[in-house]
Amino acid sequence: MSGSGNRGSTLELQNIVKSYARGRERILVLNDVSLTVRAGEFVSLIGPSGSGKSTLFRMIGGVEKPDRGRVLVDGEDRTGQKGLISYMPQQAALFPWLKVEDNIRFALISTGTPMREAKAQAAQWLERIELGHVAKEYPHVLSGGMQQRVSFLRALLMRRSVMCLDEPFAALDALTRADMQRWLLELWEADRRSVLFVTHSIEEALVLSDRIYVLSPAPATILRELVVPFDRPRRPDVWTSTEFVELKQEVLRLLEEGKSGIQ
Ligand SMILES: Nc1ncnc2c1ncn2[C@@H]1O[C@H](COP(=O)(O)OP(=O)(O)OP(=O)(O)O)[C@@H](O)[C@H]1O
Repeated sequence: MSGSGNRGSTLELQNIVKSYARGRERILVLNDVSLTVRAGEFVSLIGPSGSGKSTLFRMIGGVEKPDRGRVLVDGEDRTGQKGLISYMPQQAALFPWLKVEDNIRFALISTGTPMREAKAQAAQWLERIELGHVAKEYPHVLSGGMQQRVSFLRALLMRRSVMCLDEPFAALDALTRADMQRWLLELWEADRRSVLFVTHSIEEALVLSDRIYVLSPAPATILRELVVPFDRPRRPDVWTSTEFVELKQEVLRLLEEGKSGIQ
């Protein structure tokens, strides 16, 4: 079966500034953040806890507006507009009252696939991600890893310009997490959608991404943009190479320097 047929769009964040009121004060959370995800690119955002990554996703998703700055999709100003991205949160957000196959059908129908076709396509996709055997189960019966696979598939099939994945594997154990990374890479490499991926794991960012943005602690600024030079498809043992270890150390150093305010 072919991919979902949409390689995605270019997302640009230009000089995003966001602050919140806390009591009488205003707390600056995002301080002039600019980044780009090109069509078909996998970009990770890595930063300390509380640095403003989820806030940035709310700006991209149009749920909130920045104080300053713009969100562009394929060069058009879409600041404050909803419905541009598909969003996959840390915990799978599936409809608990719908069977797994209906969760997938719902995503297909909501993006215009006719009902009859959606049924067949949902079945095909679930086979492709090796979950055909749980198609008729309700989500709570599935393991955490399985639920995240269904959740990712749903985000993929929403056919939005950009997929934003917010620490999707954080709640999984180390083995399941490594399996999920391999699985995600395989599926993504066949389909090449534009992805913005938030993670706390440097290894995860290096294994998956074309580029990585390192964020400072709040108020967040981009400390560095790194190009990940490994060929695609990524080799499963990519993390054993000297280059990988060196890049990991560089990101660690940046995060450490960010913490102590050295830039
Ligand atoms: N609506 C809001 N009102 C006030 N402060 C907020 C609001 N939303 C976020 N903040 C503050 O902005 C900062 C960044 O929060 P955010 O959740 O974006 O960080 P994060 O990088 O996603 O954190 P984590 O990695 O722990 O999930 C925090 O200090 C938080 O308290």
